[in-house]
Amino acid sequence: MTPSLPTPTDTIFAPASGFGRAAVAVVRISGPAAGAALDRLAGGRPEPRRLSLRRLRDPASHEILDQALVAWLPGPATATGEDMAELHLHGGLAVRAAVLRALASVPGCRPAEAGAFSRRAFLNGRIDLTEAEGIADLIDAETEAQRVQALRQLDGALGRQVATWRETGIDLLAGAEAALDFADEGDVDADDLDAALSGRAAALRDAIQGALADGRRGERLREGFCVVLAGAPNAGKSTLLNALSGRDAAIVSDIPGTTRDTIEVRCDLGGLPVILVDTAGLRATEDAIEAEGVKRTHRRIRSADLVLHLMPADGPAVAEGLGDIPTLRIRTKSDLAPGAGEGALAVSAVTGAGLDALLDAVQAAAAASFGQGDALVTRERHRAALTRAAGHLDRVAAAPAGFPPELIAEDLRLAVRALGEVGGHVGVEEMLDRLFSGFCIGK
Ligand SMILES: Nc1nc2c(ncn2[C@@H]2O[C@H](COP(=O)(O)OP(=O)(O)OP(=O)(O)O)[C@@H](O)[C@H]2O)c(=O)[nH]1
Ligand SMILES: [K+]
Ligand SMILES: [Mg+2]
Repeated sequence: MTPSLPTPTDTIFAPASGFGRAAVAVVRISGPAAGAALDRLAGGRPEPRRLSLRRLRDPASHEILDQALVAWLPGPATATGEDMAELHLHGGLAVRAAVLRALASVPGCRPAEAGAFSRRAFLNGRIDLTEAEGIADLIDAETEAQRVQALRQLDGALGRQVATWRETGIDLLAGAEAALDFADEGDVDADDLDAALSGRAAALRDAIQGALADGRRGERLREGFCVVLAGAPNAGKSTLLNALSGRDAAIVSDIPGTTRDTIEVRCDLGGLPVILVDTAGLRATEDAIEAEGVKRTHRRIRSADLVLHLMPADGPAVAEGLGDIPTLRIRTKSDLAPGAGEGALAVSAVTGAGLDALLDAVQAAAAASFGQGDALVTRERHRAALTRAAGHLDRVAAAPAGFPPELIAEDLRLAVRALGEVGGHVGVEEMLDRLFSGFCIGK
């Protein structure tokens, strides 16, 4: 439970399946009036947790709205922790609209806003914040690796680990507070207590830092591996972006300076999320708009995970690099100068030569960047809180003998608090809206 936040008293409903026509449309209802909604529309509540075929009627006109499979799910052992009901309707637009209208006429029932069901699940302690984030990530997952990571988090991998750390922190805090109490009595050896406490604080700090030392794998997997295509105007960047992504995403022309805005295409390379970014060609220019484009190119290069530095095979190879970001030098238009650029990756968007080898190289770089093994930390939010916790524990571990026990207890309290933030046990009100409003209606 998250006692600081009030639990809702109204009842919400929303289609849980997608919009548009379908064979079946599922409407979920959650809240204290869920049972009453079934009484009114379905003529009563069927046996709990069984799908039963019912006629749904408009409560006012008694007109039949649909023949539906109906489920009655009394709380608290439900997804939201509240009484819930599900209506599996025929998936026509008019059917769904009529049933939603009828539900809105039930006293205490109103349409759900985005993420409202997950929010209630969190408020009622059915999921912690990391699991709620896992749901959001699972819905957003575009590739296999993202799906697996989101499912791990939804399954509680991060939440359980942090809860265990928090328990340890609470233990340490209890020990420190006991030491505070005994300090006056003088019958315990304060030095022994200090040594044990700092040893355990150091171990906890090390465990947290171990999880943080993951090269931001988890965040990267959520965000995608960013590959920036850069080079002189007309190097063939936009053509290559289109060829690699199999989409006509960027405008191609023989006029140098065609691309001004950066253009992003998200791709799935062997299950890994890769973002290909086309940029404005790099050159000194008098044209204010093109100059802004060049500025953006430099910005994107700085935030790239990998830069593809493109040079036409029928021109000179450029010696200077584009900064210290990992870079692959690519000779483009290899059809125009076969054999040029020995050693470099040579590609032709016209013949398709070298494209598979380039995709393999990008995929290998992405795989190396995402690394082996599962990351626990998947968001900056987790990283910030865990880093703070480790910092407080470090102060406890490093405290010299005779350090005021009040200050040690305060650091432990702050460490426990920071760990609590990860699962949403403390101090999260302000970020709930942000998280849950990113969900779809019905989730
Ligand atoms: N023969 C040949 N021509 C190519 C190849 N790739 C691109 N081109 C041509 O090169 C010209 C420039 O291509 P773009 O893709 O617009 O080049 P860009 O690097 O995006 O250019 P800017 O956006 O102006 O910086 C176009 O006329 C393309 O058709 C290739 O592999 N072979
Ligand atoms: K061009
Ligand atoms: Mg271009």
